[in-house]
Amino acid sequence: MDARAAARLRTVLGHLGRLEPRDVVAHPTSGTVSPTSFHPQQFQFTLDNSILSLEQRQFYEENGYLVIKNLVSDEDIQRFRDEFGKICRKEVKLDRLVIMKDVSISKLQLAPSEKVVTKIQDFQEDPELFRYCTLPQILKYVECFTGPNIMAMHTMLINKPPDTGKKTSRHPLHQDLHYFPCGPSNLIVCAWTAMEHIDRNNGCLVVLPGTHKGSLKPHDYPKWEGGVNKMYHGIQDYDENSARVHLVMEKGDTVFFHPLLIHGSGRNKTQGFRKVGIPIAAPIGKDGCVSCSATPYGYDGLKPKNP
Ligand SMILES: CC(C)CC(=O)SCCNC(=O)CCNC(=O)[C@H](O)C(C)(C)COP(=O)(O)OP(=O)(O)OC[C@H]1O[C@@H](n2cnc3c(N)ncnc32)[C@H](O)[C@@H]1OP(=O)(O)O
Ligand SMILES: Nc1ncnc2c1ncn2[C@@H]1O[C@H](COP(=O)(O)OP(=O)(O)OP(=O)(O)O)[C@@H](O)[C@H]1O
Ligand SMILES: O=C(O)CCC(=O)C(=O)O
Ligand SMILES: [Fe+2]
Ligand SMILES: [Mg+2]
Repeated sequence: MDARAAARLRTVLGHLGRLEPRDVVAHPTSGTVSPTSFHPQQFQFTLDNSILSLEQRQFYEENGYLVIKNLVSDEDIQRFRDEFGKICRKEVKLDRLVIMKDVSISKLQLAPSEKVVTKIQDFQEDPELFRYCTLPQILKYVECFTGPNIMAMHTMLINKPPDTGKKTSRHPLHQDLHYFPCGPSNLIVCAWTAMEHIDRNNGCLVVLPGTHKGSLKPHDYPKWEGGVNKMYHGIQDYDENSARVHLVMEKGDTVFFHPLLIHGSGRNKTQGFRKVGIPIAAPIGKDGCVSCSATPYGYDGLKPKNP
């Protein structure tokens, strides 16, 4: 990791490490209640509100993820694609944005275009892309896990390239909490929105259902022959026999998942660039995590704070 990225991670760990469960107990007038006050034994990973059906809650509790169909409109997705194109062509420049290229082409001097950018991270300063994190229908579901005071602690748009044959387009199986070892983990959620049809051919999300109930495992670079992208750490000793579920999704479908859920994605065997948008959301304490709002990772105010 370069010094800038390391500093950012330290910052987020410093600030978010201070959040404690008592900070995220929602105000009684909000319609949500504290995770411990209603069905403590029954529901550990979802909060009480009227948005999720009982079946949806039970599914997330058991499996650690939940797919909501058709959540983001084609029009919004087109706007995000257009803005991503402008960033790749350097028509829009953002100071804190991280632009990543696939390791198999990172040393080549290629003209700026969508075909050389594998992912962008920290797009919170781009109003058009950050609109994704503020979409009411996204926040509505995020709130079921974080409670009402929400901040985006990380943002990404992934443009998984066609695999060059070295399998470097794979994302090894990992837990997101490895990158953000802060808590309480049950109140953090990742949203992953398919920006087109995604299946095993173009490298869909692969999950190991139920692994959110386990602990944070040691991660390291996989020992893969073709090379591994910077910071793409994987779990070394996961159970090879555990069921892997490939999530086939349509454009606009969004999967919400727990930061301990083991997941990854396979190589992209098509010639297209498979696109998804991701924010990782966390609760913000009732006293605010004021300094977070000044850091690249901490963006609060997605919903009005309760007093
Ligand atoms: C849950 C979720 C959050 C999971 C995550 O993704 S957390 C990851 C958090 N993200 C990060 O920490 C971003 C890390 N990013 C970085 O380290 C850098 O900014 C890069 C994206 C690699 C780009 O570096 P930058 O300095 O702008 O560009 P350069 O082209 O000069 O590259 C510097 C050295 O890095 C190498 N590099 C670039 N791209 C990759 C790659 N994909 N995989 C492996 N190595 C790579 C590049 O070859 C160069 O190496 P040297 O020539 O110095 O030996
Ligand atoms: N042999 C392996 N060892 C470790 N991780 C693997 C292995 N094979 C796949 N994975 C990981 O499992 C996840 C899903 O892989 P998956 O098998 O779907 O894709 P793939 O092997 O790239 O392509 P294919 O669809 O041809 O199997 C990815 O995170 C991938 O990195
Ligand atoms: O879309 C993918 O390839 C998975 C991305 C992911 O899990 C991550 O960046 O943490
Ligand atoms: Fe991840
Ligand atoms: Mg495979």
